[in-house]
Amino acid sequence: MEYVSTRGSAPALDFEHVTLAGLASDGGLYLPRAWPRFSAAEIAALRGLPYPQLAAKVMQPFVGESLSPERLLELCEQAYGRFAHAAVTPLVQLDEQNWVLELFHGPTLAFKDVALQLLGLLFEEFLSRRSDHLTIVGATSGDTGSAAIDALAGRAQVDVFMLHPNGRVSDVQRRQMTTVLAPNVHNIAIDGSFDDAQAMVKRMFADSEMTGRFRISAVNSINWARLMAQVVYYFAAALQLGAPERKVAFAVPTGNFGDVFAGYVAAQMGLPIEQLIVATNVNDILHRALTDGDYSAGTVTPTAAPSMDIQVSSNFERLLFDAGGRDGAALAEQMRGFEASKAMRLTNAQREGAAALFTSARADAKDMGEAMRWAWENCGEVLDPHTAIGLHAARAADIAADVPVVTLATAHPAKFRDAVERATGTRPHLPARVGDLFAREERYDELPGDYEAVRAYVAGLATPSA
Ligand SMILES: Cc1ncc(COP(=O)(O)O)c(C=O)c1O
Ligand SMILES: N[C@@H](CCOP(=O)(O)O)C(=O)O
Repeated sequence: MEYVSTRGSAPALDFEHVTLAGLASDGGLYLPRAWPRFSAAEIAALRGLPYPQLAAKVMQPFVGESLSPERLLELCEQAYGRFAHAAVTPLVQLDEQNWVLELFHGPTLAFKDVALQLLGLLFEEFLSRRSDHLTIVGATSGDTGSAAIDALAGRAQVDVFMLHPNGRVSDVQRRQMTTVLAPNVHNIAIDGSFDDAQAMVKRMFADSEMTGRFRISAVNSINWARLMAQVVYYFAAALQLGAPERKVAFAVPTGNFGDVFAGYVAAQMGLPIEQLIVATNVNDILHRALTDGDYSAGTVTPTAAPSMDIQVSSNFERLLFDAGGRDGAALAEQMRGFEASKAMRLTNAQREGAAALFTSARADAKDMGEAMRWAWENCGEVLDPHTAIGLHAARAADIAADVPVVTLATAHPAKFRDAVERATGTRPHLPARVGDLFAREERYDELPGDYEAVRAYVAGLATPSA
């Protein structure tokens, strides 16, 4: 399997090198040169497999020769062995049409664990083939950070520098990062938003002095391996609900467009998906882009769903590339325009390509609270604010009554206890697997929202590459 950059000029790489690279050297994001396709019979044959076996089968075409099928299965068994539910991503029915896919049974209580538990093992596997050191620089609005830190803490050939927006993550999210005191983990609270942090990360990839000294890589969903692992649970849910004979729709709470793009990948592989419903909070750039082609980033508004307080959605570039005709040079030009002005219009081809599968909805605080209350009062389910935004979009969508709609439950409600309690009157308990989170010592540094300060910090602590 060969991977190409969305901006057309970085070298094509295999899976091992794409995983270690994180972001393409031309600033683009890697995608397979062509989508692998499963026939209906091949999809039907996946039914009933335990999650690690399903994961290995779905991911093998993307991994190609970088890992043998046996080794990939071993890594999947190790990664998903840490989940607290035997099904790994169990499906829960709400009413005749609506289901939630619980993606929060991993060690840090959010869907990020599904990919990051595996990515930590992939980094270790690929680094063991060379004597080199990886410097991970990541940005988080709360969940990627803790999942990456859990997956990478204590690993000998990796340092992690994780930037989060100071004061804009929940106390559980912050403590899940800052109470991990492993010497290879460095938490940085920056003045600014997630978008500011993400922009600094991307700038570091383009900083030749830094990339010349350090082997910099990514744990954000700009890293293809993240998305690849997220494709699996679309298969898991759809197979349980009757695929390939029956179509299924998914409602996905969206920020950086990684999770929902994984659904798009599943559809390209042949999974019969009726619709992908992109659910945003009031930071609604994706809703505007999908409804009228206006991709313009405003100021980020803090909400009770802080992990989705994002206005520059990295993975949208992957959709614009693939749905818009895969013209890397034209997209590079379009993205340069966006980076300069923070605004762009989608082309007709991009809009039509996206409209074939995607719809969207935006939820404000009232919509989110109502969805949380509906699930609690009618189904006895406590949802986190992000999942509630997905459910709001699912229930508002125009979908035939015989098509099941699956909302991705992206975080455990206990990560956002205050918001859940405000909406439902019930305060979720932290599961035992996060232990004595509030009794542990915290360690993190605060920096201004300034690239030079972050750069100097990383350069002062990271291990140079071989
Ligand atoms: C709890 C939660 N829900 C939804 C999202 C949105 O996912 P994505 O960025 O892949 O669109 C995130 C993070 O981005 C998250 O942490
Ligand atoms: N919501 C995310 C933001 C980063 O998104 P990613 O999926 O690209 O890592 C977070 O919680 O950090």
